[in-house]
Amino acid sequence: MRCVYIDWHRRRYCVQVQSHLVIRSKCSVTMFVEVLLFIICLFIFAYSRIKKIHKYWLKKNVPFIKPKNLLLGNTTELLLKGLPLVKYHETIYNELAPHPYGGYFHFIKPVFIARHPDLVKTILIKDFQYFMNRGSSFMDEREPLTLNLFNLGDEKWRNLRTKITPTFTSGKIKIMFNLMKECTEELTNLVDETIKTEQEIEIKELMSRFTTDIISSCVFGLKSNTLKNPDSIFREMGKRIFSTRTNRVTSFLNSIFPWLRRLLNYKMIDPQVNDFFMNLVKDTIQYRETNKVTRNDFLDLLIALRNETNAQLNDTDADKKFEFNDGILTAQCFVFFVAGYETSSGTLTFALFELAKNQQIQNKVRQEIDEVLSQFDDELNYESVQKMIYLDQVINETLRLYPILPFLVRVCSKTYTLPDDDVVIEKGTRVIIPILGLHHDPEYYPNPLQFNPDNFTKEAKQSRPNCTYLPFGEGPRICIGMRFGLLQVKLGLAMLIRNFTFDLSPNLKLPFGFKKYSILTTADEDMLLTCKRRDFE
Ligand code: HEM
Repeated sequence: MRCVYIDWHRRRYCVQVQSHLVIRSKCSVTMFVEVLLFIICLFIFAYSRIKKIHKYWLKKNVPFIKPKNLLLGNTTELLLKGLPLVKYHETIYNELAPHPYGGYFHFIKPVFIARHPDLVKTILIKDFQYFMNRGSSFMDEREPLTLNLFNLGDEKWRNLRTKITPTFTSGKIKIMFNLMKECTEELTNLVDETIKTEQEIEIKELMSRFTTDIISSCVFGLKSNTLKNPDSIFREMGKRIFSTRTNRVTSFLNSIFPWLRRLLNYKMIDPQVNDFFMNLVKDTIQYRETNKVTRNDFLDLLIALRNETNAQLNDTDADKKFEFNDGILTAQCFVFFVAGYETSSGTLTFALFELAKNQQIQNKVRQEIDEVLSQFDDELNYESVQKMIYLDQVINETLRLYPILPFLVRVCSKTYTLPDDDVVIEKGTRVIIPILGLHHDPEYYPNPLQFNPDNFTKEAKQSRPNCTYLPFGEGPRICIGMRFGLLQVKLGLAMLIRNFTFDLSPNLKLPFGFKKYSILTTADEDMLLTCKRRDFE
């Protein structure tokens, strides 16, 4: 009986298990079908959404480049065919000719691009209030260093820009001239030393070390000694900031999924870079305040500005919206360092390359430098550098051929109707000003790929429309460090061309390309030049 019961119990149990399994397997099939259907629906929904987005410019009657890939939009050349980022907008500019403006798709985002110089002028200057911001996705409230002049927008930017502008007057920059000159003399000594033993010089790295020294001295009042020591901590930080791997990941995440970057807590700034600059500025301020040290550099000017602004805040409460605390101060020092050294070293590198390639032009610049210096007792000072007009033309032409920032970004902050047109640019649309496209357009520069400083004689400049030369941007958001940057480039070139002659090294690989994912125009090859001391006898 017991056995029967057990058997019966077992059978019942087996039947139960079997039927449970059947039910379960039926369940999982149904679930699988449901999930599959759900995924298919999701795909169909996403596909039709993206297809609808692809009609965005068509509906607005804006000429546009058809997206070549459903998800990548017009970025296929960039991501799949090796087009360097700096050339991306130039390609779009050329494809959209002869239209004054057009549209394209950055992944699945519709982007507006202004081609005609009149429209560029309207966006950057005349109707600036609609296009005040860069819409910088590089800004993150949790990272104080990102709250800098380049990234900030709206009233915060306006307030800060008004406060900081007096820091960059010619008078203040003139005071920093001697700090710059010290570094330039060290550069000359280093080149002298190097050519005793080396056949050629890699000019890109050398120029980065030179401008790192200048910027560290003029911003933080510190000798970074990067010319003497290529592994200095400032150079290491500079390299980390522009590390293309970090930039690639953050730029990619930011350009399509800024929320994902935040969610993953992916930092905009390398934590080591962050800690280095935060501590550096904190300690330097403390040292200066304790020891009553002044140095007439940017840090001094920013400390004075902080004290003045905060005193006003206490006295009148009128400026409550804007508190200039140490975090804000450090963020500005940081952006001066970032924006100041790689831009100028790039300009110096391309200028030296073109001068080495074009010996006639090099001789002409040298002749001018000699003539001007003979009027100033052979002294390279602030006044003598200002008199070097042809050198100016050489630098302008370098920045035309190789604008270090090859495009500008603005974001439309209020719905805007194009002048003399019924095209509406919606709030939030990203607007591109393709600097490289304009600089290489034969309509404005005949033989655009040829290095020709005569493109910048007074007459040549007057013959071109406004906004066809934009290496520093234009309008209220124009580069605040333009005078400073130009001065350090001019001083460095004057000193080098005066004392040395430059030639292309036989080991230089030509033609060179540009670093693939860099947002700054940077050659992807070593810039090898041969260099000889000039004989003054
Ligand atoms: C050859 C050297 C330089 C070049 C080619 C250059 C280029 C530029 C460009 C194209 C912009 C964007 C302008 C716009 O959107 O309209 C910019 C902005 C800026 N630059 Fe420079 N720059 C140079 C040197 C410097 C230096 C030396 C500093 C600081 C010491 C500096 C600080 C800045 C800052 C803070 C901004 C943001 C301005 C704002 O949004 O209000 N730059 N620069």
